[in-house]
Amino acid sequence: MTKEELLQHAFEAMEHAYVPYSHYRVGACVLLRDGVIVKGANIENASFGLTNCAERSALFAAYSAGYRKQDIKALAIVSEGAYLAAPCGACRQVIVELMEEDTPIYLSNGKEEVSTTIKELLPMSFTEKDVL
Ligand SMILES: O=c1ccn([C@H]2C[C@H](O)[C@@H](CO)O2)c(=O)[nH]1
Ligand SMILES: [Zn+2]
Repeated sequence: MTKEELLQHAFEAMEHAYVPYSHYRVGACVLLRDGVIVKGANIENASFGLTNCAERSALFAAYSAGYRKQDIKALAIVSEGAYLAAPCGACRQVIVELMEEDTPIYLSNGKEEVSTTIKELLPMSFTEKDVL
C-alpha cells in the first residue's frame, strides 16, 4: 500500500462526512499491519462541541475492532480546503495516546501533501507516563 493509495482511501472516507453545519468534509483512514484499512469521517452535531473529527472516528473504529497502537502502520487525513489541514488539538491528544510516536501521519488536501508524526505535531505531551 503506497502513501498515495492510502490517501485515496481517506478521500473515499471523506464522502461519508456528515457536515450539515460547517460543510467542511474531512476523511481519515488507519492502515493496519495486517493490511486492513479502517476509515472515518467527521460527524457533526447540532450541539457543536460533540462533533467528532475524522481522524478520531477512524482511530476509535480501529480500537473498537480490537486493534492497538502497535498494529497501526500509518494514518492518512485529508480535507478539501484551500489550506492543508493538520489535526486539531483534541485529535493530537487522542493520537498521542492511541498511536506510536513515530508512526507516519500523511496529510493532503489534494494539492499539497505533508508527512509527519505525532511526536512532531505534539511535542512535550501529557501522556500515560504522567498519570501512572
Ligand atoms: O482535525 C480536524 C479538524 C476539524 N475537523 C472537522 C470538525 C468539523 O466537522 C469540521 C470543521 O471544524 O472539520 C476534522 O474532522 N479534523
Ligand atoms: Zn480534531
